[in-house]
Amino acid sequence: MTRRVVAQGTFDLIHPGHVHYLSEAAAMGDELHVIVARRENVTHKEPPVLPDRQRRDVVDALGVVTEAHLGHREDIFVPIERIDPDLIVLGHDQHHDADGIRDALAARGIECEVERASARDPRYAGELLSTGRIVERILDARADE
Ligand SMILES: Cc1cc2nc3c(=O)[nH]c(=O)nc-3n(C[C@H](O)[C@H](O)[C@H](O)COP(=O)(O)O)c2cc1C
Ligand SMILES: Nc1ncnc2c1ncn2[C@@H]1O[C@H](COP(=O)(O)OP(=O)(O)OP(=O)(O)O)[C@@H](O)[C@H]1O
Repeated sequence: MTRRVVAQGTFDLIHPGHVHYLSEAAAMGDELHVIVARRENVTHKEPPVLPDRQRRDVVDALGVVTEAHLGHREDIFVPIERIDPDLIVLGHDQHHDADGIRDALAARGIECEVERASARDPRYAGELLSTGRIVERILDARADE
């Protein structure tokens, strides 16, 4: 039987940290579906620079990704019900609480495991594994010109 895995995030300005997370999630099953957060739902940090569809299309083009889906505007469990995954992999630093998600899945009668991915640290000087820090570096570099 096909084991479907879901990963999710904002994915503005793709970097090797994203590639690490998505590769690890893909290796946990046969199909990797990625839910790309809607701009209006990214409330815990600066909003993404790039539009929803552009972020979805770039993630969708990655070799480890079976399909990227734009998230629902109001209810994050609507895409989950449609994709019907066997496993949801949370990012290493995502603010979502794994037990809270397990409870919400159980309340909706969705049978699905929840695990957390590992972090990937920089491997050489200057490598940036954070969209927020890439934006900061651009702003600093431009301000110095
Ligand atoms: C199980 C799960 C399902 C999600 N589904 C949606 C969704 O349907 N729509 C959406 O806009 N965001 C969705 N999200 C993404 C969250 O909104 C997202 O974690 C956050 O806004 C982006 O933050 P991050 O890039 O720091 O992880 C989902 C997150 C989780 C954990
Ligand atoms: N260095 C990394 N190692 C492993 N996973 C990562 C890394 N960077 C990001 N991710 C994961 O990729 C997913 C999407 O990340 P997100 O779009 O929030 O990017 P980000 O670069 O972490 O953002 P920001 O630094 O602006 O908060 C999240 O689940 C996050 O945990």
